Amino acid sequence: MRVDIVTIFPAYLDPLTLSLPGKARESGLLDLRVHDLREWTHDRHRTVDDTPYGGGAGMVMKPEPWGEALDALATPNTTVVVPTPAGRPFSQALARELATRPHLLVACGRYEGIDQRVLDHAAARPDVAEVVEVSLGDYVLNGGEVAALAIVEAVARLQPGFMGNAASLAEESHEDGLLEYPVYTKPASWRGHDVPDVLLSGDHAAIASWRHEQSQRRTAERRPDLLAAASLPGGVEVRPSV
Ligand SMILES: Nc1cc(-c2ccc3ccn(Cc4ccc(CN5CCCC5)cc4)c3c2)n[nH]1
Repeated sequence: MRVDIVTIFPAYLDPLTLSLPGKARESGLLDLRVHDLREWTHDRHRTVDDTPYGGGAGMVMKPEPWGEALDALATPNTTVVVPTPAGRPFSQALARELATRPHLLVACGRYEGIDQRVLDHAAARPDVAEVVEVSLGDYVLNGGEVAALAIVEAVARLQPGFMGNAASLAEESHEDGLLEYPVYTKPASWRGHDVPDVLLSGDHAAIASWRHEQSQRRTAERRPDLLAAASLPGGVEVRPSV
């Protein structure tokens, strides 16, 4: 998979070259490139913003640099991903969908956002398969870079062969629609806190059952909204924790 990220703060995306995505880059699973939007400006001040039509506070990102960035970076099958507070909520399901795409072009806005015509133009381009506006959550950040870090990491780790232990992916939170169970490691007793006996029992069926019950209990307590959607096998009744 190829991912191009366009931003006026390229250094903000440096963390993507460390840890998980870094490994993927070396292994060729992920071809990640970060670009400074100002590459596509031509004035002395490398201007990327201007005052909003209709008035209002702040500035808006000019369409011209974005148009030239698209001309330079779009490939025959590009998905343009645009972080925005007004977008579709990002989720593991959306991450799985984006992970199937051959090329993501992540457009990181700043100021009050990107001129709408950039998104309209992108959607009409024959080389753009889809423009996906994505929200990281119901809060306002200063730009799209933080969302880009999260989106790219969530998508990159779903690439086949990316995670050392593919099995851990299948067990992950939100894969079965429930929150994940608590995890423990050595020592068995720590500052008066003991690891639950079942986890030391070696009884794998009992362990699996305990973990599923813990996931259901946590989901009922913290995310009842997920319970409705979760595919509970056999209609197992969930009792909120007492
Ligand atoms: N999930 C999530 C995503 C973001 C996000 C993503 C991209 C950008 C680009 C610029 N901003 C700052 C920013 C400031 C003020 C407004 C609200 N204005 C009111 C009238 C016009 C706009 C919007 C946007 C972003 C924020 N934030 N949170």
